Amino acid sequence: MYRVLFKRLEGNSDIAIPKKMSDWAAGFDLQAAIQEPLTLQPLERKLIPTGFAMAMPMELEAQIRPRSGLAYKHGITCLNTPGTIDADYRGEVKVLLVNLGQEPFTITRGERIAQMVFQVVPAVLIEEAEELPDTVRGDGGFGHTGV
Ligand SMILES: O=c1ccn([C@H]2C[C@H](O)[C@@H](COP(=O)(O)OP(=O)(O)OP(=O)(O)O)O2)c(=O)[nH]1
Ligand SMILES: [Mg+2]
Repeated sequence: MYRVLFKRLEGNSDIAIPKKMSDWAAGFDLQAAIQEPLTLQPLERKLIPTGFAMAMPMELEAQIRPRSGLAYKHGITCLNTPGTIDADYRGEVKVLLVNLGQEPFTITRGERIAQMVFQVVPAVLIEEAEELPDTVRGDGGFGHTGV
């Protein structure tokens, strides 16, 4: 079990700690910490504050992902999905929503707008090399096995 510190930012005492809606859910739901209701017109994007910052162990990242219900019913998704929260980021977590639906969509304070999934990121050291080890695939890609 990894321990992640959650810090509620000033003026957000009503915003809940990111919460799983079932015991084995992968994602912690995130609430919109906006002061006033906010409307996204079709194709409009807006950065939505969540009212908190956090600190996680350095081997983790957090991914900000859309909620499928909002995507299916209203065309609301995260433009940069999955958004990446770096372990060393101490700023407010924000959600970049875009309205891909055909109707304006209004978000109110406290609405669950996205979810956050934690992942382990392997430590990687990139080294420059003159030659790469051979493989059967070689440079085949982009559908070279057929569609
Ligand atoms: O959906 C997101 C994506 C990013 N961030 C924050 C946390 C992350 O650690 C930081 C930087 O994100 P990213 O690396 O994706 O953006 P960048 O354009 O590369 O910015 P930077 O130069 O600050 O790394 O912005 C969010 O709050 N929400
Ligand atoms: Mg970056």
